[in-house]
Order: sequence, then C-alpha cells, then structure tokens
Amino acid sequence: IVGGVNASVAEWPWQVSLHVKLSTQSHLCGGSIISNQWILTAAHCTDDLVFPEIWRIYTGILRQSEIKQDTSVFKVKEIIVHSKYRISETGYDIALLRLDRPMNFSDLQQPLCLPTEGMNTKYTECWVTGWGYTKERGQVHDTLQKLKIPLISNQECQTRYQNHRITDKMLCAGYTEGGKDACKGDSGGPLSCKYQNKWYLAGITSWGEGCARPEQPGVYTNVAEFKDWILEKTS
Ligand SMILES: O=C1CSc2cc(C(=O)N[C@@H](Cc3ccccc3)C(=O)NCCc3cc(Cl)ccc3-n3cnnn3)ccc2N1
Repeated sequence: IVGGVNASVAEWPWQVSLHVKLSTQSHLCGGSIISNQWILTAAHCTDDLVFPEIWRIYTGILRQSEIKQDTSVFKVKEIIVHSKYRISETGYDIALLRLDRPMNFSDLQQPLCLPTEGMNTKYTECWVTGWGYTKERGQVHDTLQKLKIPLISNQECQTRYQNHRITDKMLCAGYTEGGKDACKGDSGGPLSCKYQNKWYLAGITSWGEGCARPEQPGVYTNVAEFKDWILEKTS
C-alpha cells in the first residue's frame, strides 16, 4: 500500500496473508475470509502455483513478524479458479481457497459480507489493506497498512486505460493526483467498503499501471458481479 498508515489489531479481521512455501516461505498475496472454510483471493496469485500443498494461510495477524513456527496456520484443501480467468487485465481475477479445517471465528479472525448488485454506488467509504510494497520499487511491509480510497466510475477508469477494456466486472479506485494506491504484495486482498455500518467485500485487489501514479487508478475485481459464482462454488 502506497500512502497508507499502520492498521490496528483486529481492525480488518477478514484480511489474511497467503504464503507460498517452496525452498523458502514468504508472503505472496492478500485474501479475505468469507466463511469458516473459504478464502477469496485473486486468480493471478495462483498462476503457476496450483498445488494446494505449497500454500500457508495466516489469519488474525497484524505483523508478518508475528509469524513463527507456532503461529496458527491453515493449509489449503482445494483451489478453485474462475474458468474464464486468463490474466488480471482481462478480468475474472477471482479464486477460492478451501481451508484444510474450519476456522473458529474471533475478534481477530472473522468474515466480512459479500455485496449484492447495485451496492457499489451506495458505499460511504472504502479502504484497501495489505502488506504490499509502500512504493513501486519497494518490499513487503511488516505491519498491515490501510488506505482510504475513493471508487471511480468505470467510464472515468476507461479513459485512464485506453489500451484496456475496463468491464462491468471490474471496479476502479484511486486518486487522480496519485500518491495513494495498492502495490505489489497487496493483490488478492480486500477493497472493504462500509454501508449502513457493515463492511462488504466490494473488490479484490487485481491490477494497475505502476503504483500510485497520477491518473492510473487501481483496478479491482467487482465482487458483486461474482456473488452467484461464489455461492455456487462454496455450497
Ligand atoms: O517477498 C516478496 C517480494 S516479491 C513479491 C512480489 C509480489 C507481486 O508482484 N505481487 C503482484 C501480483 C502477483 C502475485 C503473484 C505472482 C505474481 C504477481 C501484485 O501484488 N500486484 C499488484 C498489482 C496492482 C494492483 C492495484 Cl489495485 C494497483 C497497483 C498494482 N501494481 C502495479 N504494479 N505493482 N502493483 C508479491 C509479493 C512479493 N513478495
């Protein structure tokens, strides 16, 4: 996250850190708890990493440095990638990870609500969170960062990305002047928006042209457009 601030304990209890264990283990993507056995993330996080055995999911943490041998970790039983996903920039950048065992909810780890159609225009505030880079050529940050960020219309977003097709299944957010955005390591994580005092998973951090560049907003998977897909795959 570029231009954000440290989050507090239990402020974003649905945010998880997805690690991959190959020769070494490190944070690769964010994700969101949507039920006691399902995590929603970006399909591109699973590119070339389709084996469930290599994934480690950390819940209820604020800092990457909290992760020790004894930290509670979930493994992945199943990975479901949207069949129409090819690359982030053409959309359908959404995937489900089924946990190896059901999660007990607590103040530190609990789900957020899935949005319904038509909510995108009703949100009062949206925040993007993650342990990603705090500048374009940066590194993964130890403390979870949070950034309040305004949604922008798909029409305006399309004018910013002339070489792309910004579809209705995408959602854009950013500041025209730049300086505040998601960045490497934040992808797969939540764009959390508040409506009538409840938090909804409006977006999944997906792609952008660089980080926090003027007139280059972040592009998120529009989760409301995939509610039926999520319910079908998780039932
Ligand atoms: O220990 C490390 C150091 S290297 C490293 C790189 C990445 C990374 O590139 N992530 C990509 C996605 C990715 C994930 C897995 C494999 C390959 C790529 C990302 O987050 N990409 C975020 C995409 C993005 C989204 C929005 Cl909304 C706005 C701006 C951007 N950015 C544009 N340029 N950088 N960020 C993630 C974790 C990492 N951990």
